[in-house]
Amino acid sequence: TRTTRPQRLLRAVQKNATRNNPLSVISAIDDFCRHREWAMNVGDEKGFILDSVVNEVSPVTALELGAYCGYSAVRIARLLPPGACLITLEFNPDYAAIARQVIAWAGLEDKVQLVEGASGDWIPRMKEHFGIETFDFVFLDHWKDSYLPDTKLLEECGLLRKGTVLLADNVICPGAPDYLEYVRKSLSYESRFFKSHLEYTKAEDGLEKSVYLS
Ligand SMILES: O=C(NCCCCc1cc2ccncc2s1)c1cc(-c2ccc(F)cc2)cc(O)c1O
Ligand SMILES: [Mg+2]
Repeated sequence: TRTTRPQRLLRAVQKNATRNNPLSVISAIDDFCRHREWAMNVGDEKGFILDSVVNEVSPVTALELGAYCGYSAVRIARLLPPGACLITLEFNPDYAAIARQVIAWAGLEDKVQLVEGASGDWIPRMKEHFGIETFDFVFLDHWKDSYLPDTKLLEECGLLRKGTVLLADNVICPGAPDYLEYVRKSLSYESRFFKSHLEYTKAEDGLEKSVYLS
């Protein structure tokens, strides 16, 4: 096929969503993924849980690992208080290019900083490059075997503070067993599982919410 799935997803947003209307962008992507082509966005069911955690935390500084097409960046950024910002890291340049356009269509480009590159390279540079002290909220949705090493890296770089909330997607499917064991056993975290389903399917999945106790 000439176009990629992310390109077809973006076209569906530009066709069906209203500019500067984040909810219409979210709905357009969910409709596309449910009725046209599955794609690995966090989706509407887990997205509702993501929304409730973001509303509870009301983060001033938020980090997302794994932007894909920008769906969860739109879900998070639309709920941020004035002056708050989301930094989202995306490794794949093609995904990053689509995500930028989806975030712009939603009118949220002033609240989102999309950075192309690998989490392992960028996490150690957050403080000096973005002037970040610590993150209030982190959404993990990138390589599942990077969840644990990157969480340890965030700790080592002093980017977590007492009360920082980590929310991890896909802890059942595809799964992040080493991460789950770590946050559930560590005395530095208070962890809780939110049972849900893999986006747009009936397969079991869920989100793990872990509060850093320092
Ligand atoms: O791999 C997934 N998501 C990560 C993509 C990796 C992109 C990266 C971003 C980045 C940024 C910074 N540093 C390094 C990286 S690497 C993923 C996969 C499924 C799935 C589930 C069942 C299936 F049958 C097939 C796929 C569902 C999901 O919700 C996912 O999130
Ligand atoms: Mg995911």
